[in-house]
Amino acid sequence: VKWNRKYCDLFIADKNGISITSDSPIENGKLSLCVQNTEVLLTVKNVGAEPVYFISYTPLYKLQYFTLLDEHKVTKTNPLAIQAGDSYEIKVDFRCTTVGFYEAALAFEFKPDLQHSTATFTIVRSVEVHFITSLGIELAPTAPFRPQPLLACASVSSNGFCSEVSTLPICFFCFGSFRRVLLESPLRWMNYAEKLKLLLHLEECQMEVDIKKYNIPNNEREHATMELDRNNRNLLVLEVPGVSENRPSVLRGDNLTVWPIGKGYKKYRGYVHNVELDSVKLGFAAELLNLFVKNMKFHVEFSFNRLTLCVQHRAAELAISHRLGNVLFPAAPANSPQPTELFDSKLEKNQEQYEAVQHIIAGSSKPAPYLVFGPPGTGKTVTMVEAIKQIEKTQGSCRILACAPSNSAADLLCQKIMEHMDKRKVYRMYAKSFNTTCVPEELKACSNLAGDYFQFPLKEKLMEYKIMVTTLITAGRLVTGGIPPGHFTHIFVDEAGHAVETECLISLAGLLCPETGQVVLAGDPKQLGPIIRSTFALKYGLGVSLLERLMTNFSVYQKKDGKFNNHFVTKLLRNYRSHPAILKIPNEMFYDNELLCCADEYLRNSYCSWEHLPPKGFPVIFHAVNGKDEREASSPSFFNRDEVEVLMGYLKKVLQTQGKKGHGTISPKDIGIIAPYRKQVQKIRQALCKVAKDLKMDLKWLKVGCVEEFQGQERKVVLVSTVRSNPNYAEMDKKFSLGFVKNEKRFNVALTRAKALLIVVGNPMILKSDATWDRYISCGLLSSTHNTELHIKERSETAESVVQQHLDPEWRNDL
Ligand SMILES: Nc1ncnc2c1ncn2[C@@H]1O[C@H](COP(=O)(O)OP(=O)(O)OP(=O)(O)O)[C@@H](O)[C@H]1O
Repeated sequence: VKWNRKYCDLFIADKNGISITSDSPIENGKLSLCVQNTEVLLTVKNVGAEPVYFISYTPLYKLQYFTLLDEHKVTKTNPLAIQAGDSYEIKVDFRCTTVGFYEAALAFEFKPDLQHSTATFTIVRSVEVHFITSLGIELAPTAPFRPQPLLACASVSSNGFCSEVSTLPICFFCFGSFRRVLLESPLRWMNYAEKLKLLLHLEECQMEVDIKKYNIPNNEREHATMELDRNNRNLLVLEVPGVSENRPSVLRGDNLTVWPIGKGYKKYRGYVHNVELDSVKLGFAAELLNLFVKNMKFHVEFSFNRLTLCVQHRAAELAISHRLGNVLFPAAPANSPQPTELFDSKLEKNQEQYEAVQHIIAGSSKPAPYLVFGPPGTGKTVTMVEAIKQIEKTQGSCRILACAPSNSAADLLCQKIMEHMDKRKVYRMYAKSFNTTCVPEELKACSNLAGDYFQFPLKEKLMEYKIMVTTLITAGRLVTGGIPPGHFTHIFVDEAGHAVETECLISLAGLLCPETGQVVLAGDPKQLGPIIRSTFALKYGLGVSLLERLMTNFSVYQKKDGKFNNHFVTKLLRNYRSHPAILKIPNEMFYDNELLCCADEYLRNSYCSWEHLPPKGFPVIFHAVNGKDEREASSPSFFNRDEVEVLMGYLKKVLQTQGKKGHGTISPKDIGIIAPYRKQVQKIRQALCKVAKDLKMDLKWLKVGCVEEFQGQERKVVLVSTVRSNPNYAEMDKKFSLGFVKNEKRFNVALTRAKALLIVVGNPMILKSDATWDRYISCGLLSSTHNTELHIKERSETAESVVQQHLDPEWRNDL
């Protein structure tokens, strides 16, 4: 039977004087309820003039959580005559323990004439129950979602024009065809700075368009009001819903402009002192504070901080003036290294890691960067860290700069460097905009944290440290601060595949002496790449990291006779992080099964006999939840309360079973929760506060974050929420490179962080529309049928129309 709307309408229509209703409204044949546990009455009413015989009611597919009851116990052999004007009730009882959406499709069959005709007619009703707990109710949308309409010009078009062009710092569009030729030509040393700067301008142009959406007035708000800060009467508090989700992105130290309505056009610049959940605290000139009265109405203009772009422009220019051509476009012979004894003795047993360390110490790739690449958990970071320690030990006059694109990756790098190292030799320098409360305890003493702000020591003081750790952007401060080129003898960049080339350049240009300095880049091009807003900049190459460009374009980094030249590059393939079950699919899908599982057996098996693991020995759970992806207020970010509830259920189980039945103890810092959208991260954090209270535990160091924050990280137990449950949004995810669906790199990073237990919560019906997830889930179904490996905890009911579902039995079998 091929389903179509007309056919469906035919099934749900009341007919021959019989109607089926309920106390709650039924729309298009469907009764929708949001409940904890419930009982629903469906009323069959005869509003015609003749009696009608009720002969049966049948669920159209197997009901798991619904029970149907009626007093007469109607069946074909026990029909019930419903006289004209009479009605009859059927009780639908719903009992369940797992949150999500559940549907029951019921077909009611009637006969107008019991004696003389065999003709029957059917009416279909469906009951959809959103089963939720008190936690889910707490996490409900704070306000209905009201999308912010896009401005007329929401993106820069392919000819590079947009209505905001005149606001660009350099109007490069005037040069039309010349610029197009430049964009379309490959990146070479001859056009290096010029092309990268042009791409950065395109990116900036898109950022300008994006941030203007938030200016007030907009379609949401006609004006803004501010309040005096309770603790500091010199500050004004402006409500900015969404600021904690980076919409708009406002950081401590940024500026925004306000002007009071009806008081002329004088604009006042506000300095951001603090960013709170939904507001920012601003410092203004005394003139505005003197003028300020309660309920004063303002217009607000947001602007993004150009600093990060400026330092990238500068880096592109410095790359030329400091003659980094041989570093960025390498071709060089090799020297032979001498063997050394390592700090981290486990690396000695791994030939590739050991040799990589030797070559880095010997500087055998110089002036070309040394590359360390390979799949997740293969020890790229620890190899880099070992090389740093060896250089520090053996080369008295060395000065090392170790960088990563994000603060979390830079923190991890620093934490690993600090093991076996005199703490006084290491300095972790944070940007002034970083949240001081997020500095890990063990890094506080060796960082620029000074109470509740960051200080910036004099250049001479900074130059005394042997090892400096910063993010790539903050490395720009070292250039600005006048640290001379060549001061750093070695520059290491971890997670280099995640950085835009110009971002990576910040740590090199102006600091590296190309004749003597050694650059080492580590990363995995199959994990997250650079984050680019402008589709135009992406099209012309800004999405390719320096690591990826070097690996793809230069013969020194490519295999010759089936082997890499380990004087220049090392590919690591032994995974020391995860249980083989966790690696199975990513290994097959992204790494041609080359990845070898070498993680410590005791640690990786520590959850293999966990009581909540249905097939023991395979520590991966895919828990199907038929939830709902929702949005609230003006935030375009998604969340899924049903998945949060399921996640919290597992989290409690993990925390409550520790120390029992042979499980070791687990501390919150050994657990990570990953979600693809910021709103879901926020909701999970909100739910964690409740769990912490219930369990009387401090969960502050349990890391919850987007995938980007987990790149490079690992945890003993990882929980992943995929959020998506509506098929219409999946296409949007693909287009804008959001979420997990249709985004292989994000999938790969999220699913390779766990050491001993991975729990994925999601809607398989949606995820299966993506080839990568389909393989992941199908493999699970397949192996669970064979009673091995991946286990699908619970099959979800379909999110599609139930009527569609029961009309096509073959389609249903496919689920
Ligand atoms: N030779 C080794 N022997 C034992 N354990 C190792 C070895 N090399 C690395 N490890 C361990 O493997 C885990 C992963 O290492 P690391 O974080 O350096 O991997 P990575 O390749 O940088 O991962 P990602 O791609 O996720 O950033 C760490 O716990 C590390 O201590």
